[in-house]
Formats: sequence, structure tokens, C-alpha cells
Amino acid sequence: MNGARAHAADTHTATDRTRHDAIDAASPAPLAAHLAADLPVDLDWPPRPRDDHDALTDAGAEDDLSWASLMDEADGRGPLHHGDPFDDGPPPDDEGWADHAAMNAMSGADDRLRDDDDDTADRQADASPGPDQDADATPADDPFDALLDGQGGGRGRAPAGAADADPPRDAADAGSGWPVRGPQASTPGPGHLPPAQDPAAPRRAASAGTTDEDDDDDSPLLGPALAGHGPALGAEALAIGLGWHLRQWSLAAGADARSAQAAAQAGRRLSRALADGHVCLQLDRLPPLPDGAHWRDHLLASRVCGRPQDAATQGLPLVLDDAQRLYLQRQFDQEQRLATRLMAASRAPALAVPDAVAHQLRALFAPAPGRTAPVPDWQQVAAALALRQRIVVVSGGPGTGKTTTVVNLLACVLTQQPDARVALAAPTGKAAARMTEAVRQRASGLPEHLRALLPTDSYTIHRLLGVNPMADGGFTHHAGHRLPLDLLVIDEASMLDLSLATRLLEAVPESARVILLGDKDQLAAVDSGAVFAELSASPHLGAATTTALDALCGLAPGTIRAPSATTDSPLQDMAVWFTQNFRFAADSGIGRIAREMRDGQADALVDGLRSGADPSVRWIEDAQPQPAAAVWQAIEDGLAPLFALAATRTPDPQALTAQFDRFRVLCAVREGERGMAAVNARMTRLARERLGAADRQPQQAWYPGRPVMVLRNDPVLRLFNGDTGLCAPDADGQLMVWFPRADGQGLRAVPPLRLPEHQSAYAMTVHKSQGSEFDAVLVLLPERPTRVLSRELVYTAVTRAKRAVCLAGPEAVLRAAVASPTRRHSGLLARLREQVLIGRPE
Ligand SMILES: Nc1ncnc2c1ncn2[C@@H]1O[C@H](COP(=O)(O)OP(=O)(O)OP(=O)(O)O)[C@@H](O)[C@H]1O
Repeated sequence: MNGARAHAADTHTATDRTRHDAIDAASPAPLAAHLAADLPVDLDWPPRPRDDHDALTDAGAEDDLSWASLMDEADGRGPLHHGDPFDDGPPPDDEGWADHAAMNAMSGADDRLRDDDDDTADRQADASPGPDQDADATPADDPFDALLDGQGGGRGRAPAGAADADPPRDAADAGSGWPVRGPQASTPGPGHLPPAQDPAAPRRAASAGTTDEDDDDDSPLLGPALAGHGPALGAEALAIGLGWHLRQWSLAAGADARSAQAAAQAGRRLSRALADGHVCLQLDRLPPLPDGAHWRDHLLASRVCGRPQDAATQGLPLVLDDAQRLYLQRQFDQEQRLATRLMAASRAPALAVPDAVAHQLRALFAPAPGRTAPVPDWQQVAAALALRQRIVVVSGGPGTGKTTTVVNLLACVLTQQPDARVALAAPTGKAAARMTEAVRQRASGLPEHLRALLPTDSYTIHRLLGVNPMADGGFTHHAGHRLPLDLLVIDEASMLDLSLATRLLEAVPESARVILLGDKDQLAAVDSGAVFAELSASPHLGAATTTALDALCGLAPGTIRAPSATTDSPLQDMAVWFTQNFRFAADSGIGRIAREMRDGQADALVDGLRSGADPSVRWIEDAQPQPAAAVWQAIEDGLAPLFALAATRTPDPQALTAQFDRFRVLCAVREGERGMAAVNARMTRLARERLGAADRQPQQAWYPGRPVMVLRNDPVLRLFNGDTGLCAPDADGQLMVWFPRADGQGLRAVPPLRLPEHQSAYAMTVHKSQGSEFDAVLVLLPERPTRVLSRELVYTAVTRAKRAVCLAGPEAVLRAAVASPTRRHSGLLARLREQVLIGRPE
């Protein structure tokens, strides 16, 4: 996740472990004994890790669906006798089977695995410092020129045969030139965290003495049986576990064996679909059952699956709606709650806009002298809509003026109500900090008295809601205890998954305005759902609304005509699209390739890349398993200024951070020779060589200039999954890790030994880069098409770049990505339509 990964991973860890325990405790001994009698001997365990091309909901994925094969599949019976990580021994009794929390727990565990899928820590093999090959190398004057023209000249190449062994951390730290400040050594000062009580201490104590690499184990939920097997296997184990539990529950409830088996199979596929970001499983995309049997009939006979409209089946673990969508109860419930909340906002009467505010709206969006604004000005339309409506969704690519619009909207709202309680938030700390800074910059043209009223801080959504493991749903603020707000702006809202979007909107008072900003063409949330894309798919404005907006914006009647919707959504008067880019000219390199990717124009994209016509875009065609020398060179050139700064006597944290934000390697995948971990490992070696060359004795885990990304939320330290920091000495010469402050003003220091789980961050996955921007990026594609590659992924990657982008990979992989737009199965629109029927008078 997310981000998300922007999920409260720490919070979830505890919760999910509890749920997992509940599942284990729920195993019924009598059933297990009964099943043991007919266990197959040739079980597929451990299950085959799914290969890159396994489309989890692909109808053709498993076509041998004879009843015998269904019975024999590793749907639960296998793991029971082959070291099933879910089976902790003889189950105590069968009472727990009635507890469908166990099934929801599977869903929660899936959520966590999505997080791990993206977050699996760095298993880097650091190198001892090698011989000084090029100590005197000076970085290119402008690293991006070098990156783009490929004229790096071999600076700082890692020496062949450099050892890959990491020195033992403690020993190395003790003998190194850089002291590493631990929790006790920390002296509070400006920007330093106090040596506070640390609830995470027991967890860290448990891993005390481990190396960074040891810390990176990503399988706390699954236990030793799956350690090191990677997230695909973990997700598969969860799917198997869910199938197994459904089958047991179904049999225990008196269902016939075939229906129980169908429930197990469907549950297993549903679990995989959730792990792939879908909210539900489309039954009509599954291969037919043998003997002409219907999935639906068997599922409804399985006694673990109910229809939404049947009160008697409420509380069963599976829900099957009339359009063949199969859900876990939890996701169905969230979809229904979100639809209810959205429809309530949509039905609320429009807010009155006083004349003074309308006047201000026209003044703020007046074109600059000498310029003609497009008619209508969609920025103005969006702001006008947000003055009238409770929830507004603004979708636009980078640089289309979303922040500018919000600043002007805030100015209008604060004119009307100077004491309005306004909050800015985003799914990640980085995005939140960027928004604070962008709002500050865009507000420079506002009158001083309005500027003074603008928020000076942004929140991560978790911080806004208040992560609280003891509270209902894990947050302090929820439907029963709403946020004290009049207006909430959420940036990077495309990263919101169904669960977080539901909780967030439920926690906002119905009287408040919510503005969701994002880009519908970017990657959706790592977890289930694509709420932002679904809400922004329909930019339809009703006739009454366009009439009112024309008047508010001072336009002639009939001027505003919304684009046609791409879906038949019952929501209207909610979404606005921004298409004009004010940062890049329409024909600029980055803008052009982003548009071609978004629109699926692979031929034009490849032709443009090959031509090399635009100096801001570079293409390194590279189809080998190992990145080509030119790719490594481009990466080294991009990082050379950071290494050079880090090797100075007293590297300045602020300067290092600014330099680090200028260039990033974005990888589509984590593992493999072209994955994030491999790039991080190689760049770590290189960094150490450079520091060694500068006589900085960098054998330790912590060295100046080491960038790290936090992988687990730590509310006490106010560090969240995805936050990046840089290691640099403080005024006392102690190595600290420096993170941007939430208010975007400067940095704060955290002692390295207090950090929650983290990894080096020279390279990051594209998923993790959402919400961040860099001057230049190098996008490293894998050698073959993989399941994670999509149009949205490459679009998101290139739009992280502000000045220059370098794409490296095989043409076939790029084409395959552009030809693969993501579609997430969900029933949100169906739930919204149901709400329309519910609200319709008899
Ligand atoms: N209507 C406009 N006319 C001229 N320039 C504009 C207009 N709107 C925005 N800009 C400029 O375009 C740039 C990008 O604007 P802004 O930051 O608001 O876009 P954004 O969509 O929020 O971008 P990002 O998604 O990257 O944060 C800024 O320099 C801003 O001043």
C-alpha cells in the first residue's frame, strides 16, 4: 500500500496480527480431523509463485476446473498437511467459525500485503570500499545535461570485483569517522525530536542486533515459513488460506461439498483480486464450472455467501451482488458507506454564494494583462463549483493549476468566512509538505490579510484522522467523532484506496466542503479501489448548475459545457477536468510523451523518443537483463553531485536534501537486476567508494548522504511510510537523518537508530514516487513485461520529472505498458445507483 501505502502500516500490523491469530484460533478440530481422511498427497505446496504474466482475475489463468481438480487444488487442504503457515496446530474448537471477522481479517491481511508488495525492504548487498578509482572526479556542472546527453565519461564507476559484503554495523560504526547518534545520545535542540517515550521500542528491541538487511524481512504476518519468499508467495498463501477457511466454514454450516469447494475457489480468486487492487471479483470473468454448474448457484448454496438484499444472509463472509460481483463483506460495506456519503453530499442543496465572493472569484481568475484566458476558464469553474457544492473532485496532470485554483478558492472562502477552519492534507508526508510549499508560493499574489489566514501546515491523512489503535477503525476521527473542519483539501487523492477514502469522508462533517485534487490518469492506490478515478470519470454538470456557474463566473449563459462523461455515473456536479498545462508547453518533451502515454499512442511515443528531438527527453534502448553501461552511467551522473556534496568535510543537510530532490531513479519493479533493490545496492557501493576516496571511512550502515525511505508508520516520531530523509551530521558532528518538516519549512533530525523500518532510497519504485516531483528522473523498465507494468505506471513515472526524463528499457516493454491501461473492478457506481433508488420518492 500505501502508500500508501499511505496506510497506517504500524497500526495495521498490530491489528492484522490479532486478526490473523483469530483466524488460526478459529480452526475447528473436528473439521480438520474429518478432512484429514481424504487429503490429497500431491499437494502443490509451497504454491508456485505466480509469474509475471499471471493475471489474477484472468479467466484463462486456471482452466482445469473439473470437480476433481477443484477438490485437489491447494485450496486449503494442502497447506494443512504441508506446513501451512496459517495452521498453528490442532485447532481448539469450531466456535470461531461463526465469526466472520476471520474472513474480514483475511481481507485486512491482504491490505497489509499490498503494502509489503510495494514496501519490501531493500536487501542490498553493500560493498566494502574499493580502491580509489576516481577520487578527483568533479560532477557535471548540470547533472541533467550529462544525464540527457550521455556524456558522463565513466566517472566513479564501481571497480570490478568490489566485494559485496556489508561490514558488521556495530563494529564498523565503532571504528568509523562518523558517530551515529542513538536514542540515548540524542540531545534535543532546534529540529531535534525529544528523547520521548517510544511505544515502538519493544518492536525495535526485538530486532536489536540485526543488520539493516535483517530488518528488511517482509513477512511478519506469515511467519518463518514464507520469510524471504516475497510478496507474491505471501499473497498466494493468503488466498489459499481464505479459500481453506471458506470451505471449512461452508462445510460446517451444512453446505454440500461442491458448493463448499466453489466457495473456496472463488474466495481464493477473490483474495488474489484484492491483492491486485480490485474491490471485488467479477464472477462472469471466471471460467465456467464443470457440468454446466454456475458459480452463482453454488456460492449462494455455500452458506458463506449472501446477496445484499437478503437480511438473513447479512453477516456472511461473502457478498454477491446482482451484477456478479463477489465481495468480502468488509469491502462491500465500505463501498456502501462511501456511496451513502457521496450521495448525501450530491443531494445537499447548493450553498449560497454572496455577491462579494462572486466578485472576488471573477477578480482572482481574471486573465493577466495582455493574456486571453480560454473560455470557459476551467480553474474558475472548479472554484465556483466548490463554492456551491460540498464535495468537488478536480483531476488534472502536473502543472495544470490545481494548487493555484485551490489557493484562489481559499481566498474566496476566507473572504466570506475569515474564521473558516481549513485543513490541507495528502496521503503521504512528501505530498503534504509539497502542498504546503506550493500553496505558500501560489498565494504570493494574494492580499496580505488573506495570506495570513491560509493554513501554514499540511497533514498526512493519517495524522489528520489521528492514528489510534484503540479507536474504532483505528482513527480518532470517524463518523461518530468528526473532524472540526469547514473545508478540507486533499492533494494526490488518486492515492486514496476505498478504505481510506471511506473513513476520510465519513470523518468530515457533512456541512464542510471537501476538495479532492489528483490526476485520474496516474496509478491508483496500491490497495483496493480507484475511488478518485471513479469519481472523476464523470465531469457532467447539470443544466441548473451550468446556468448558476455561468452567472457566478460572469460568463454568457450557455458558455460552460462540461465534457462528456466516460461512465454513466449518477453523480453529477462533482468533477472538473483540467487539461491545459501551464508548466510544460503542449509540445514540450515531457508534456508530449506524458500525453502520448496517457492516450495510448505508442507509435508516436516511440518515434518521438527515437528521434531524440527534444533535449528534455532521453531514451536508452536497453533490452538486456542487466542494465546497459549507458544506463548505469546516466544514474551515476545523476547522483554524482550528491556524492560530491556528501564527501565534503561538513555536508549541510539542507544542501544535501535539495540536491537529492533533483534526481531520482524510478524502477517499475523492486527485485531483479533492473529492480530498485539492485540499483540501491550498486549506488550504495558507489557512495561508499566516493566517501572512501574522500577519506570519510564510510564502512558503516550510516554515512553522510545516505538517503533512506521509511517503510513503517511511526506516529510518535511523526514518520510515515514513504517519507524520505537524508543522513548528515548535525552541529555536533553526530550523524542524524534529516526529514522535511510538515510545514515545508526546513528539516528536522531523527537519530538513525530510532528510525522505524527503512531502506536506502537512491532508487524507489514508481508506486512510492507518487506525490513527489524531481527535476530529473531516470525510469528503469524491466527487461520483460510484468504484471505491474501499466499505462498508468509509465505515465506516473515520467510526470514525476519537472525538467528532464530518461527512459531506459526495451521498446517492447514500453509498448506493452502503454497498451495496458489498468481497470479495477469495483461496484461503487452500482452502489451509487442503488442510493439514487433509495432516495427516490415512492
Ligand atoms: N491560469 C494560469 N495561468 C498562468 N499560469 C498558471 C495558471 N495556473 C497555474 N499556472 C502556473 O502553472 C504552474 C503550475 O501550477 P500549479 O502548481 O497550481 O499546478 P498543479 O496542477 O497544482 O501542479 P502539481 O500537480 O505539479 O502540483 C505554476 O507556476 C502556476 O503559477
